[in-house]
Amino acid sequence: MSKSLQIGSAQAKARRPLIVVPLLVEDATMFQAQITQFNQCQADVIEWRIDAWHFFADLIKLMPQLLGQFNKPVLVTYRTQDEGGLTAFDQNLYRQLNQLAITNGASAIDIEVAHLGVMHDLRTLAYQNQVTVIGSKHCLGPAQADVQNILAELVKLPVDVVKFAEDVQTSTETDALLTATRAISLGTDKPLITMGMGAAGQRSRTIGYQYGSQLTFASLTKASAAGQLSLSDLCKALNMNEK
Ligand SMILES: O=C1C[C@@](O)(C(=O)O)C[C@@H](O)[C@@H]1O
Repeated sequence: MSKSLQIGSAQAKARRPLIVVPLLVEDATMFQAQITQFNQCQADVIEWRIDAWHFFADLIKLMPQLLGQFNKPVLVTYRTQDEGGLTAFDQNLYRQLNQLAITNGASAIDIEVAHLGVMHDLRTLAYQNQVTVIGSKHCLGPAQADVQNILAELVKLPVDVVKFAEDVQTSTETDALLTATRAISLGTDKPLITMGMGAAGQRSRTIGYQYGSQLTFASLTKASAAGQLSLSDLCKALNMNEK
């Protein structure tokens, strides 16, 4: 069975998943305008989606100082355009930004498994710095025919946590994703995160934890994927008291 997912000081519990809010800002001004709200919200972890940034030369200079402003564990994610993000994959930039994240206080980084082969040095650096590596895969377009097989392959990879997201169009596809999540989570010690993107998959974001998905994303200022609930709606669905 999967062990309990820990990101920095945040630990998933059996009664609810870890809640992560994505921060998508283009520059330092936007960052300063939103950071307090993110720090004060009810989420456990902040995902800094650095692919939303506009001038990466600035981000490289500012990253250490900006990372110091978070008061919750931070997951740093460079989501590439091929997997639904805002910036194309650039090997040097991907490596440099993730190195900065690892050595300047991020609790976790997301590495798309498609790039894991060329990014093995990042894995090593993350392990040396006790930074959790989430290996992610996002399937856009029609739902996958054999999710269980995909998850079974993903858990074999040298990452700490497996995250799988796919577009779903029907309730049946969402059920297949949930069932596969349960089956794989019972047979591995790796924590899993799965979600169905789009309206038909929304319930996977609220009940997925009952099937072994230990983390869910909700939006605070801007949604980062189709079907994401607002943080307040997610908290209501999970019967958490609002702050
Ligand atoms: O991988 C994910 C999951 C996600 O795509 C979602 O569907 O909630 C949102 C992204 O910000 C995050 O990096």
